[in-house]
Amino acid sequence: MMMQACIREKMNIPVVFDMFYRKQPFGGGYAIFAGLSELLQILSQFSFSKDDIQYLRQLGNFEESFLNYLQEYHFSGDIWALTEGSLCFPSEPLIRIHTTLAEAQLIEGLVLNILNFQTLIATKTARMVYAAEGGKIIEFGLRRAQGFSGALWASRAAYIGGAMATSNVLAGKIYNIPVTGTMAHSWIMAFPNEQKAFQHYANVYPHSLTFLIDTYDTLQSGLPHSIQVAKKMRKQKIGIRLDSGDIEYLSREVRQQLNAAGLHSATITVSNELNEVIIHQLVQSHCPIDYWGVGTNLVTGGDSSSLGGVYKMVAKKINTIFVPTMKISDNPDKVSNPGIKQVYRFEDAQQFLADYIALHDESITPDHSYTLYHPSGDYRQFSISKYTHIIPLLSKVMQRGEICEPLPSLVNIREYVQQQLTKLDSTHKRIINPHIYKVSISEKLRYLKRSLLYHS
Ligand SMILES: Nc1ncnc2c1ncn2[C@@H]1O[C@H](COP(=O)(O)OP(=O)(O)OP(=O)(O)O)[C@@H](O)[C@H]1O
Ligand SMILES: O=P(O)(O)OC[C@H]1O[C@H](OP(=O)(O)OP(=O)(O)O)[C@H](O)[C@@H]1O
Ligand SMILES: O=C(O)c1cccnc1
Repeated sequence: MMMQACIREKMNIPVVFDMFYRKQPFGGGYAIFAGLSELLQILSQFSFSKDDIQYLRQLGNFEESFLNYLQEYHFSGDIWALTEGSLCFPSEPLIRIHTTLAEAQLIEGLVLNILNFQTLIATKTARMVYAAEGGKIIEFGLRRAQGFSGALWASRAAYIGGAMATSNVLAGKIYNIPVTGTMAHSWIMAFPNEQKAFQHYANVYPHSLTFLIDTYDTLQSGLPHSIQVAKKMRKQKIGIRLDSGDIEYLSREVRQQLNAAGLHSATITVSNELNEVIIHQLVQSHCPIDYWGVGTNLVTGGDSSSLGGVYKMVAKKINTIFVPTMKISDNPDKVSNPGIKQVYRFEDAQQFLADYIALHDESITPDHSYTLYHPSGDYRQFSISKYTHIIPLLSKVMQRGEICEPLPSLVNIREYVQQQLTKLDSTHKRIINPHIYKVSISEKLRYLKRSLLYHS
């Protein structure tokens, strides 16, 4: 509807839109930007089929001239974005879209749908990976995910965030993610007894033997049966999965009994409504757990079920120049940052120091100290002089609807996330109540924001 109105009323002017979010999910200290490659692929092929046009026609709201226009339509905007897998923070433009008003409005839902969800899930996973301190996270979410594409995108984002594998085989096929799985309760229940079920499983998968041990009695039945079958098969490297009961108590008991049986290289996997706080607590208590199978809380976001990223117009072209625009709200937190902007990251050799949002035509060079102002425009400010690099974070990824550079592989994005995280101070990575990483604005942006606020 908006698109037709823009075109008919000659309002299809050049504009610039930013996508950003206001609040860190999960009460955390950072987010992982994810979903970009998928968005770019979809936009580069965005068009309307004959069938689509026919559907729109029968809605009765669209004129033939507009439907003819759609028939020829291809996305033709320019996009600037963070590298997929970047650490990101509230208020920062994650992507900046230069296009026409009609096109910017057409893609709003798509941009937010993809980037909000994948960023949320990549972030949730990174938190779990951090809490696991070297233990491995396996994504077990298909059965609990929000719909079919929600499950696929969650698997992709979880892999980017650091999960080692997924149990969703279709996601493995589509995205080339390692797939893995253990044993179902129904397999065990289908046999006359647990021992037989374990033995038959071992016949089929002698090299990938993870026994699910809680179907009848974890310590009295499941564990001794696993040990018996392992010994009979002369297997040292088995796995045990705990799916109920007190994980702290049971993991210690299981480890001790496996060791006593000489199965020192056996691994322990746990599952059952895990989240990063539970993982953190169990790891801090030194529970001997190697793998964490996580479903619901990983693929849905659990306590924060949406990122809340928004998409706002920041500039419009009047005659020959781009004029900054700003959303002014009754709620000061909802006042947007106007103008075409770049985000810079101040770093030293070890770590990220602070982020700085400036107007795109400011000259930000690493040869003097900078005053960094709080985005809210209040008294808060500090100056920064001890840094080694200032890195511009937004780069051009799409030109006139075409992807500029070959898209990175998922493995490369995943590695980039871990590289980035090593540069974030551990105080910002704390699972609960992290130290707030500073995001600030330049003096020119602050001045522009104030002038638009006071002269509106
Ligand atoms: N996002 C921001 N942009 C610019 N200045 C800020 C921002 N947040 C805080 N400040 C200013 O930075 C200084 C330190 O702020 P504050 O004590 O809140 O941060 P901190 O992270 O707890 O401390 P520190 O910077 O010593 O680690 C204060 O002068 C404050 O006004
Ligand atoms: O993190 P989660 O959401 O718990 O996802 C993983 C869970 O999914 C499976 O359980 P299943 O659906 O078979 O239910 P049950 O084990 O509770 O019976 C599996 O046995 C884990 O317990
Ligand atoms: O393979 C498993 O053990 C598995 C997969 C999905 C969900 N729960 C468990």
